[in-house]
Amino acid sequence: MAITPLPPKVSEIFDPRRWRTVDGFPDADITYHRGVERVFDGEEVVSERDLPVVRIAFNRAHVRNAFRPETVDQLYRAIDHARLSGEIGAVILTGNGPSTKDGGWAFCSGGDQRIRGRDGYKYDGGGDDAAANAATRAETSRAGRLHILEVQRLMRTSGMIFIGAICGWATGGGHSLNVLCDLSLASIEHARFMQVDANVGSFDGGYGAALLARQVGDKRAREIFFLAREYSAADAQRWGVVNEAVPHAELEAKALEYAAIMSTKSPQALRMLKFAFNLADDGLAGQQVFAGEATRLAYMTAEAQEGRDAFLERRSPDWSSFPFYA
Ligand SMILES: CC(C)(COP(=O)(O)OP(=O)(O)OC[C@H]1O[C@@H](n2cnc3c(N)ncnc32)[C@H](O)[C@@H]1OP(=O)(O)O)[C@@H](O)C(=O)NCCC(=O)NCCSC(=O)c1cc(O)c2ccccc2c1O
Repeated sequence: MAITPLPPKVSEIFDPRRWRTVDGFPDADITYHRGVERVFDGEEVVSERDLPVVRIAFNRAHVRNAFRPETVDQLYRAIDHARLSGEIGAVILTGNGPSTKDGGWAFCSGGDQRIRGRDGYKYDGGGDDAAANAATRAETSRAGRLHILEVQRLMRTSGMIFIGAICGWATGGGHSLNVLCDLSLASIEHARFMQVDANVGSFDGGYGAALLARQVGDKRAREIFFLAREYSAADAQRWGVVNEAVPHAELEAKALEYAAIMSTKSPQALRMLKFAFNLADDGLAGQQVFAGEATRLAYMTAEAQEGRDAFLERRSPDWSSFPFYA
């Protein structure tokens, strides 16, 4: 049994005792941690076991956790890593903080407006991270990116349950990421919501708008987008934008509690339920995801295995023992 070192405290409400660093993912625009259960004897860790939960956090508190293309690349890679491991049931998506500049908290303020070009968000040009900018300078000729939408699709089509831990501002593309989370918690003291897209000539007319309307009702969603007014954690809970508003200090513990409860449930049932909730809104793409899981279940039957075996053994399949459930 491996015992890992406690990770650095990446955020004021991050509890290093409950997490370990994930190899291959150094802290950068995001941080990525695996949940662990450690048993302590005083200060000494005597045992450790991985839990089926990860924490992925925006790590650009100085710009209210705005994302640039590099951030989105890292976010996508971490989510995909968790998904492909087959060991993760829940992802806590949050923001590290507070900002050392002014103490402000943010979940995510959306696209970094400083590097927004004419055709999307550009690699290099931010100015806040010289090393990263130098490394990506060769990429300046690439088309602008709007690939936070790819992250949204990954969140939607992955069987993992996403828990948004909204620790501060959720605006623009950050507001939309909360909409994409399956469950959400908001800090009573610091979470603030504002859909600013129309202020800056942008519009998430996909999940960001349409799924929000599904969650809060059409008129309220139009109000949130058209008026772009700030609303609180209490409003967000009342309107159905989040599940619970909780004291700031308890936010991550509550998210871990949600993950722990879900870890007592059947992974297959949770996955099928998530895809069932998504199916109607996602149209044929939703049907494809749901049907894909039905295919996986079918592959596990003796009937489907007979089809495969008959092909490999160059004989006709014998379906005689399989009933017609008509
Ligand atoms: C988030 C705020 C409401 C916070 O206000 P507050 O007063 O608390 O803090 P400051 O305004 O002083 O901000 C502190 C510091 O951070 C910088 N900053 C904040 N947000 C951003 C940002 N998004 N980009 C760049 N920099 C940011 C700010 O300039 C300050 O820096 P100093 O150097 O002065 O200290 C408020 O900050 C705010 O309204 N922020 C802007 C929010 C915004 O416009 N977001 C973008 C919306 S568009 C979007 O996100 C988006 C992205 C996509 O990729 C899409 C793709 C496809 C479709 C749609 C997309 C989309 O809409």
